[in-house]
This record gives sequence, structure tokens and C-alpha cells, in this order.
Amino acid sequence: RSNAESRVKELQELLSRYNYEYHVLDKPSVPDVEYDKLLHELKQLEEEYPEFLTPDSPTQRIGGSVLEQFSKVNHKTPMLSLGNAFNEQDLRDFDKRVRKAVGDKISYICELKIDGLAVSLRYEKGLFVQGATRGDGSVGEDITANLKTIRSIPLRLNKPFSLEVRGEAFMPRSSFLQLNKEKEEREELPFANPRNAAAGSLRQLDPRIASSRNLDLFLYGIGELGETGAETQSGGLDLLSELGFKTNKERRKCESIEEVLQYVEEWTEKRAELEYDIDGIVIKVDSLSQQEELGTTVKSPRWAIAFKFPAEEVVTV
Ligand SMILES: Cc1ccc(Cn2cc(C(N)=O)ccc2=O)c(C)c1
Repeated sequence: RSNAESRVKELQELLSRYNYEYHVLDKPSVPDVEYDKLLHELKQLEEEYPEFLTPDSPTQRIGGSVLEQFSKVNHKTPMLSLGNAFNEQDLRDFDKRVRKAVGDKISYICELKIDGLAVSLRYEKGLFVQGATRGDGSVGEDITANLKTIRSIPLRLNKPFSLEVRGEAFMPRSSFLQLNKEKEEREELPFANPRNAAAGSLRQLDPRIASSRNLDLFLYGIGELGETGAETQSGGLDLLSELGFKTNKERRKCESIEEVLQYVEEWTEKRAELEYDIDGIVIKVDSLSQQEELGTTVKSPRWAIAFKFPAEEVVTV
């Protein structure tokens, strides 16, 4: 019995690591069948010895019940929306406003703007306890059970931190095309785009449906930054990676608006090569103290802007 307990612990550790290698690093160290075999062994042991079952076990991704409805969640810090830029001049004007307010010693960080839906995840002492949609920025919907089905989300951090993190949930384009093919075969209405498919999947009351949709998530922000000691946005992103979160590797530090414009130009060309849709580029002042100095307007930060790509001409045949 005691070696059943140690075997359960060993399998939970092992499977969590394999899950991280596969879904976060995209670099599995064991074949899928090996992972599957060990997962079944853990499921058997947890059935036989339920006292060893923990909520963060790799077997607990798909909750038991179908929800009646989603409850509401109040975001401690509001989830802001970004002001938009549509051309080079808008970006140069943004740069001027920033320099006027905080002076000329600034760095920017550019990140791909994933075309999905913004969600926030709360961890207590390292354990994933709640996940919510952005909603209106102050009140969102509790979609914890559906977010748990996203395999790249750690159910337990590798440090017992209590913090709130934010990111964009999305559906890879290949999964979107496959889902629509299946919908058309069932003569169901297909989703118009991956963003709608991701939103529709996370709004399912049955977590088994969300689990089948191959959703994913990139984290890009930490609420209550002070707790973690990060001093820059780029440092915050590195910390998120160290904690076991999936972050987007295409981010770039830019020392001038010229470099920002180069990055925007580069990804305007390359966006079709990505496995997911992006609808623009997010540009942020990297220093968190300068972000505080710049503050926010009624609804969006003065220290960030979203460059939006021109809407794609939809070819209707
Ligand atoms: C049967 C089966 C089991 C697992 C997976 C995918 N996968 C693989 C690993 C792995 N190799 O470390 C870890 C987690 C995971 O989700 C597939 C596609 C099929």
C-alpha cells in the first residue's frame, strides 16, 4: 500500500513533466504510447486508492459534471483593452506621446497579438484554482473546468506562488479546419474563424467538449506584478516561462520605434506561416515603473498599443 502511494506520486510527477515537454516545449522525451500507458496505470491506481488522488493530478484534466451555467468572477485588477494603431503614423504618434511623458530612455517589447480570447488564471500556493473569461473587463465567467482541459496549462506551478496571470486562449488553425470539416459532415453550422471556434468551445458547459477541441493558451501578463518582483514586461514573460507557462517565443525587445516598425513589417509578411491566427502586434513600454508613470485612461493603458493588421479580404466564392 505504501509503495502504491509512492508509485502514484512518481507517476503524477512523471506525467506532469511529460505533459509539459509535449504541450509547452513541443519537445516530448517519450513516445505517445508510453505516456498513454503510464496515464492508464495512474488512473487504475487512483481508482484503487482514491485517498492518493489530488486535484492537480494529470488524470484530473476533464472534470466530472456538466455545468448548469457559468458563475461570475470579479477580476481583482481590471482586464484592460488596448488602443489601436492602423498605420505607421499612428505608431510614431504613440512613440511621441510616450517620450513626452517619460523621456527618451525607453525600450519597447513587441508581442504577436493572438486572435483568440483573453482569459485570466488564478493560482493559490502554486495550485490552479480558478480561470475566467475577460467579460466586460471587470466581471467575467468562471470557465475553470474548461481551461483545465487545455494541456499546456500547468495544474500546479513549480513554485508555490499565489498569483493571477493573463493570456489568450486560441484554437490552432489546423484544429479549426478539422472541426469545421466534422461539423459540415454532421450538417452543422461551421465556425467563421478560429477565434469564434475557441470562444464557442470555452463556452461549452460540458468540459468533455472543450477537451476535444484542442484549445491552447499563450500567457502574456502577470496581475499584481509586485508579488513576483519582475521589473519589465520582458522579465515578466521570462518568469512566466520559468513557472511552467506557455509563452509566445516570437516576442522582441525594441530600442526604438524604427525597430518596432521593422518587427511589424516582418510579421505582416510572415503571419501566414504561423499555426494560429494573429490580428496584429502588441507594443508595450517594457519598464513596469514607466508603465505606472504613464498609467491608463478610462479603458486602456497609455503604455501599450495594438497595431491591427488590415482586415483580410474575405474571398466569398
Ligand atoms: C495516445 C496518446 C497519448 C498522448 C498523446 C499526446 N501527449 C504526448 C505526450 C508525450 N509523448 O510525452 C504527453 C502528453 C500528451 O498529451 C497523444 C497524441 C496520443
